[in-house]
Amino acid sequence: MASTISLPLYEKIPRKNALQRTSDIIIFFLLLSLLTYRLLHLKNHGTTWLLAFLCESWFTFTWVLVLNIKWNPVIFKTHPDHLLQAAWEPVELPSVDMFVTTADPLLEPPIITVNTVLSLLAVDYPAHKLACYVSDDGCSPLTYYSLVEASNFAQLWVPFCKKYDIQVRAPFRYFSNDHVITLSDGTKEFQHEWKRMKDEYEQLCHKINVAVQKSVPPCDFTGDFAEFYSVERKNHPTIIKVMWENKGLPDHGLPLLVYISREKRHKHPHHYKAGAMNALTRVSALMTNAPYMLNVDCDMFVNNPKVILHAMCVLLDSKSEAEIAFVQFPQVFYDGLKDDPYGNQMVVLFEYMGCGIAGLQGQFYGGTGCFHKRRIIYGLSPDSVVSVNGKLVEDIFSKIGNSKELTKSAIDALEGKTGTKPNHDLQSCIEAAYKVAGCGYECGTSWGTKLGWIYGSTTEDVQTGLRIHKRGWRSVNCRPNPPAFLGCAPSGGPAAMTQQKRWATGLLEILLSKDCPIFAFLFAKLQWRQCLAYVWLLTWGLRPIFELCYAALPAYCIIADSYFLPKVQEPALYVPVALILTYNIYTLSEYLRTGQSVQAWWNNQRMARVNTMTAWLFGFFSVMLKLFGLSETVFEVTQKEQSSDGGDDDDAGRFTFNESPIFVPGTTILLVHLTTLVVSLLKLQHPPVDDAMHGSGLGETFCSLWLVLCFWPFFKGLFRKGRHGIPKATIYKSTTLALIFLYWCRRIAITG
Ligand SMILES: O=c1ccn([C@@H]2O[C@H](COP(=O)(O)OP(=O)(O)O[C@H]3O[C@H](CO)[C@@H](O)[C@H](O)[C@H]3O)[C@@H](O)[C@H]2O)c(=O)[nH]1
Ligand SMILES: [Mn+2]
Repeated sequence: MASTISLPLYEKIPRKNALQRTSDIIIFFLLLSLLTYRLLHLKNHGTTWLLAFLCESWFTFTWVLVLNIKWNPVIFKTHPDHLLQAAWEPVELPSVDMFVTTADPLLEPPIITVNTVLSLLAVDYPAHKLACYVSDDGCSPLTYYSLVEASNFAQLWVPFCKKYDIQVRAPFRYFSNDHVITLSDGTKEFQHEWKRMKDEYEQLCHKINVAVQKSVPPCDFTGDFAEFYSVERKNHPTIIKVMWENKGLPDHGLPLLVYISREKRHKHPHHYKAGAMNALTRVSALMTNAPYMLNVDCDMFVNNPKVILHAMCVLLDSKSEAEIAFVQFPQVFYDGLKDDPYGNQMVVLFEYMGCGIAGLQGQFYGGTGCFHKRRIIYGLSPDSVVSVNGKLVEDIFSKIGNSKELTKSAIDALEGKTGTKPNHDLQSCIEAAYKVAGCGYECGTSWGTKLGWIYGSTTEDVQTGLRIHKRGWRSVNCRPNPPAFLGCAPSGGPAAMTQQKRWATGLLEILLSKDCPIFAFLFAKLQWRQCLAYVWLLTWGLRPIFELCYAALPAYCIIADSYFLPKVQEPALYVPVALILTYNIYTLSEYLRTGQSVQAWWNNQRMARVNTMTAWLFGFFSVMLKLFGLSETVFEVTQKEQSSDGGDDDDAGRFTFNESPIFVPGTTILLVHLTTLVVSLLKLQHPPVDDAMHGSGLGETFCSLWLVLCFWPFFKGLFRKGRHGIPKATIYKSTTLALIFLYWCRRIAITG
């Protein structure tokens, strides 16, 4: 098999980055010079300089981590054509279980999930090798109804896509305005079928819309819907429905489609997405037990129909067998707002940091668009790949819970016997599936602790990936063109902030847990540089402390009429000036090189400050509350909206606010710096400036100005109404805080 393949299935290509290395190093040396300057003058100055020194040390530390990540970037290139050219018959392609998670029909409109599912069902891969499992944590008859309707539509849609080799197989995207196809190019037959498909899709949307609007469930709880009778989101039995069964035909028919709403009870923690993923893993183990598992968020549709083939290039390559654990596709977003006003499209992040991490032990697991090996999710280590020993098998007995069927399927998976059995009678395993999807099933097992997706962090993805890397596995970052999956980035201040807060929370939870990468390096097989890369990510939640402190310094200095930055007369001033220039020119060039605008660069710079000092601060707080046992951290689902298709463009990029306290720190920072800016420009300090070597100067004023510019959306929010305005209550709270801070600065200045 593998030996007959001569052409490489994938290549790892180092990327040139001489210029980048140079500027990264220059920045590093400038930071060191700044620290030296501080150290030399530390004893002549008080606490302000000490604080400045601590913050700048932190920034330097972070920069070293960045430097480490960006040092050896690589690109993985996959060749699906080689895979198909080789002596491979379609039958030899392994089976893949595809998981979709959804949790709330309001925040995640069913039509979005439906499109994702349709795009998965239509991928270029033998249908009988695929199975699609949808987990619905909302236990919503609406979602189920939409999926039933979608599976009917799929019977037209999938053959249509395959017959005409359609590129984008999520119908909402295919039929959207910015995706107009030139119908006249096609044959009469194509035009005819295209129109029919569009009509059918519109009908599907209409049906789902009507059901959504009626708000009462689209059914009378009889027949197929009976199980949804009187379910509550957080209190209901398991519901599993086989919506479509594949009869074993490779090119005809659809993949198996299963709806799962795992059992939930008030008393049992359900562990959010990680819990859903584990339930999916178990149920699918009983039904199809495919050796590979793809998982996507409900909004991440397949944008490149060859995606599974791309992943297989890596996974089936003989040399990756004992090396590569998972293949992660980067998150790419569709219909991103112009100039990325919320700074969350992460293009530069994935381009530079992503390729950098790919050159280390491998891409972090990002929770969506990722192919895992089932046996690795069950705990396999690189050294036991060749011979799964008795111990491993024994181990699984004690960990996996008391379902005989599941244990057997797991042993098959570990021994590599998966996916080979013919489609057996599905109904026979439904009973066992109900059992393993029950909320009590995991009690006394290792699910979430040693097996499957790991519990305890709201970024279960990073933690699960870290566990895998820790065992010595590597991972691959695959970036085909066109991008494999597209999803939606949150639009709107509250949604974007919630997401950022959850990320900072989850990442910090991992840092402070026993999964801390330092331990993983010391006592397990996490590589040193990969460990540093994890430290870079997991310390997001600590950054607000240093940034807030650093942001307070210029304000304090202006009010107290002192200084923390070199004076205009001092040659040392060149250091911070050079630092600011190099850093900004360099980051700007990254944006321009990835085809983004200057405005997008600025928006990202600005939002980086806003997110760190507001959303991540709340992340920090929630982890502290958890540490002190005062409250648990929660996975708050991000609001998703389908295409902005035209929408009112004026509004689209404007920052939105709500009553959430998350906007208080931002507003406070803005008010403080507006005040200090006025104070310094009008020279209102007390005592009046008498000597140019004392008192606040240009540096401090510049910092205040920079911060006001960063928080400019908040400034506009002060004067706007409705969702574009900051609520009165938030403004009052922030004013109070700002006044307290300014008064306190003044007090220290006078007494100190
Ligand atoms: O109780 C829950 C909560 C969430 N989800 C699903 O988890 C996915 C991700 O949730 P979303 O609100 O979209 O979060 P994002 O911040 O956009 O997700 C990113 O970050 C998460 C970790 O914080 C990862 O799990 C995701 O894969 C990654 O895309 C969605 O499909 C949800 O339906 C559940 O299934 N059950
Ligand atoms: Mn998402």
